Amino acid sequence: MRITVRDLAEMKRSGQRIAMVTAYDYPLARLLDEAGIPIVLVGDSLGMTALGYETTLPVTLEEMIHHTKAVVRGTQRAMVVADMPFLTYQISSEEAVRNAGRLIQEGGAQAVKLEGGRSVVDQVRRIVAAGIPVMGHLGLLPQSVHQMGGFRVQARAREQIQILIEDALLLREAGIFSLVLEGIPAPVARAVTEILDVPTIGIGAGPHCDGQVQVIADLLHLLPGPLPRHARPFLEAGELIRDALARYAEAVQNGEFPGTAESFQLPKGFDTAWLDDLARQFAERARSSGAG
Ligand SMILES: Nc1nc(=O)c2c([nH]1)NC[C@@H]1CN(c3ccc(C(=O)N[C@@H](CCC(=O)O)C(=O)O)cc3)CN21
Ligand SMILES: CC(C)C(=O)C(=O)O
Ligand SMILES: [Mg+2]
Repeated sequence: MRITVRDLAEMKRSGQRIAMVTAYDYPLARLLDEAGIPIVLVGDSLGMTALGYETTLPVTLEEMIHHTKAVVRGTQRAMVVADMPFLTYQISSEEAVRNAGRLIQEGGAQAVKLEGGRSVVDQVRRIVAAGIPVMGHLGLLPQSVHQMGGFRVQARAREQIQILIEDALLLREAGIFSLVLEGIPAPVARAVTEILDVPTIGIGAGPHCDGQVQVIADLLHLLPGPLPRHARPFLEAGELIRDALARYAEAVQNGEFPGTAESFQLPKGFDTAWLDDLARQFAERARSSGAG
């Protein structure tokens, strides 16, 4: 049985912190599941970390479904949450329910996540009414990157803080089972965490949230270049992988790979002289036809 929304509520109640990590494919989903990560998020960050776009905006519902299927196949225990991509829930509640439903029905996710507060509460209510658990997402909203003028910390002034707390309560009234808080000051996240009766999951939101979420490429430092300030590399996988691949290239170049252990032999007693003779005949034929 997978982790359920009820298990997560119980974790908040008993003060057990919740670790969530993104995954976009089968091998990393398996590793996260085996490591005991209770929530795996198929984030639309896949656009930036797996597909090479500069923002999350180009990611489509079809792409999210495709990657969600792989992550679901790689997990047994974790709850799989799928991000609703840009433009799949903003237009109408009808579209929002249909698209959330596809992530559940075709993708196999157990819940969906979408960005925003008051502007999406009607959609949240309708998706929840269809029986689909919804995770909210407030603060730094990557799908609004152009409006925010970049990936900037939010809710630093009184008016913004008040709006964020109101939005958190509106989302909760609409039925969210959990809330991602991204890129906000730690004391603001602490206040929301105290006010809400469902788990908050922070990223760049300080240590007082009920859980934390990180992007897998940041946790493992897979991509070159600086990490966002909120991230900590728990492994230098990029370096390790680059070094391993350079050793492979070197081993191929100097003829050391493949060795005997990685090669296959003919059955014992096979007449190898026959094969040598066959090769000689074909080589001769190729020469005389002018193809060699
Ligand atoms: N690799 C990766 N990690 C993430 O956490 C992440 C993604 N991609 N893509 C989707 C969103 C976008 N996010 C981001 C991306 C960049 C910053 C960043 O560069 N922040 C600045 C601070 C901004 C400020 O000054 O307010 C930094 O220096 O870390 C933050 C969040 C979070 N998500
Ligand atoms: C950063 C997390 C919360 C996310 O939405 C994503 O990975 O897309
Ligand atoms: Mg996202």
